[in-house]
Amino acid sequence: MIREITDTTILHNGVHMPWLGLGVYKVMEGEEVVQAVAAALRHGYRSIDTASLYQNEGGVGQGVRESGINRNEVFITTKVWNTDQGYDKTLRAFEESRRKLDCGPLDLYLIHWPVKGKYRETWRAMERLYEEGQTRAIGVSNFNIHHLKDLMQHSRIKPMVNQVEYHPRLTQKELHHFCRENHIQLEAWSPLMRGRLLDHEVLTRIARIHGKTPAQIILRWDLQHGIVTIPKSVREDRIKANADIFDFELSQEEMTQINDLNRGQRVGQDPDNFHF
Ligand SMILES: NC(=O)C1=CN([C@@H]2O[C@H](COP(=O)(O)OP(=O)(O)OC[C@H]3O[C@@H](n4cnc5c(N)ncnc54)[C@H](OP(=O)(O)O)[C@@H]3O)[C@@H](O)[C@H]2O)C=CC1
Ligand SMILES: O=C1CO[C@H](CO)[C@@H](O)[C@@H]1O
Repeated sequence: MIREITDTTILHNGVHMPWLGLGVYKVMEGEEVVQAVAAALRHGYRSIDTASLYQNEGGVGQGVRESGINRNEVFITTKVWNTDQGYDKTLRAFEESRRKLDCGPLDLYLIHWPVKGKYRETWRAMERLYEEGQTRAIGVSNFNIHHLKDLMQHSRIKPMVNQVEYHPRLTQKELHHFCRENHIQLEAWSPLMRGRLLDHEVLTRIARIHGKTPAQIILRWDLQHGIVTIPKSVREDRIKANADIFDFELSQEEMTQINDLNRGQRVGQDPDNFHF
């Protein structure tokens, strides 16, 4: 029998967040992002991950509004960029993102990177936005354990989500454990390693066994690890296929074989070695 996975995880403040979302980094503002969001919502996605950095919040909002789906059924995440960190600047950046999205209160607002000397102040602004009901949840991105501990020691509200690079080559075991213990939902960015691992023999073999694609195998592996996943695509066939991951189950042995692909290898920047 297939272990059933519900559509959403429940964050520590009780808010439901879909396990699967569409990532829109490098998706062009305008027609491209509007079409990608429309396709995702047509194929059952109920979550979109953007950022002010991606410069496509306007099209994300348009895609959601034009979908005809109730706004409260779609979960929208955006992020405050590094140069906007600090208390006042974060409040202004939030206002700008919300104006572009034009979708009412936000669902999740994230600190994009842990900018040293800034992120505590940024978080104070996020707490205010949350308490004012302007965003239903707040969280962080690219935070390592020491950043999370520091933030938790110096703030009132614990982040609800930590979005980090996570895929079979970077399984972030300690961070995952820390987040689970502290009820901080881990979310995987670049879950498909930007397409670089999809022809790996372990993944193609497991994919053949289940009649699935290697991408679907990775995304299912995320779900079975209790990790929210946000693959990006602008192709409708891939958007559709990437969502078709709720009708099969990886065995424990298959999960282990995928875990063993870990090499601590990144496709993006290292948060402890990032020059902001
Ligand atoms: N918080 C942060 O710092 C970061 C957050 N993110 C978020 O995470 C999201 C996902 O990460 P991202 O870096 O985009 O990379 P992904 O790992 O999602 O990979 C996206 C790439 O894989 C291709 N692809 C998608 N589906 C398939 C498939 N089924 N088969 C083959 N190729 C496929 C896409 O091409 P195509 O579009 O042509 O299908 C694209 O080139 C981002 O879009 C963004 O929202 C990403 C980086 C950093
Ligand atoms: O969200 C993001 C998209 O990818 C970029 C390049 O890796 C990251 O820097 C950024 O955090």
